[in-house]
Amino acid sequence: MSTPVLALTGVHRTYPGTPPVEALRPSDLTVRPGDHLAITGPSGSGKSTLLNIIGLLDRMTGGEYLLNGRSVGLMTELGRTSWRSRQIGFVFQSFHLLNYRTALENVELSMLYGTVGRRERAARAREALSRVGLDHRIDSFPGTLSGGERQRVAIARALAARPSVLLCDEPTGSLDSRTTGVVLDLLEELNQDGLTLLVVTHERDVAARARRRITISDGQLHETEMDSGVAAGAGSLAASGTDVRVQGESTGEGTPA
Ligand SMILES: Nc1ncnc2c1ncn2[C@@H]1O[C@H](COP(=O)(O)OP(=O)(O)OP(=O)(O)O)[C@@H](O)[C@H]1O
Repeated sequence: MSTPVLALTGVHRTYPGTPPVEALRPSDLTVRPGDHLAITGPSGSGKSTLLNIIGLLDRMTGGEYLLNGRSVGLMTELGRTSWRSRQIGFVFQSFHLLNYRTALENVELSMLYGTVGRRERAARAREALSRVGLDHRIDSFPGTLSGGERQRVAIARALAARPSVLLCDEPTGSLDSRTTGVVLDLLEELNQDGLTLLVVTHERDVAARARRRITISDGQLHETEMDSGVAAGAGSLAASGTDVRVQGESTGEGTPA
């Protein structure tokens, strides 16, 4: 079987303080290439904590985390930054685009610190913007784009680096329902083309699109089994939807490889 994109074993995070906050309890999660996961949970349950650890924006307190087969726990800060820029794409609720740069420049700039040369950067940026249906807006500034278009630029920016996984934090939180549908259709298409997707969301409709649903409550992960029928098109990937386990819980499932 292919190497998991993400393999977390006993990963946990405690924030220091009096008393310390155990924001993520020891958890296992295996995500395979092409998976589409939704992560939901109430405010304060640990979603950002999990996403920040997976995205190498924060360090775990303990456990093992393999990102595309490489253990990230002992990497230096520089090693983590470089591995992050090659492996992880981020999409945020509030787009995080540079207002005084065109769509094309926003996408190109995301590759500035990688190994991609200037010509290749421009080519990849155009290709990514074309992939999200924005060929005609490449020279536009974010302020002149609609919310949905801005989020598509942000998705193009993430795609241009050819990440192994796209981490989306409330990707439709700033969009109306029609635009939400457009962005979700795009994410689903990208997933069907093989992109691994992990989406944190409060919105039921957004979570409903995913083939695997993880809920977090009080720092504990639970994977809910899908209703049959909802997983239409899931194919063989549906079989991978069991590799989440909170340590100490008996699920009958083996520890992920
Ligand atoms: N830097 C920090 N120091 C101390 N406690 C923290 C820190 N960051 C988060 N926490 C606490 O850890 C727990 C999990 O927080 P987290 O931000 O992961 O939740 P969340 O599910 O993303 O919430 P929301 O949906 O409101 O963004 C909360 O109890 C929070 O107060």
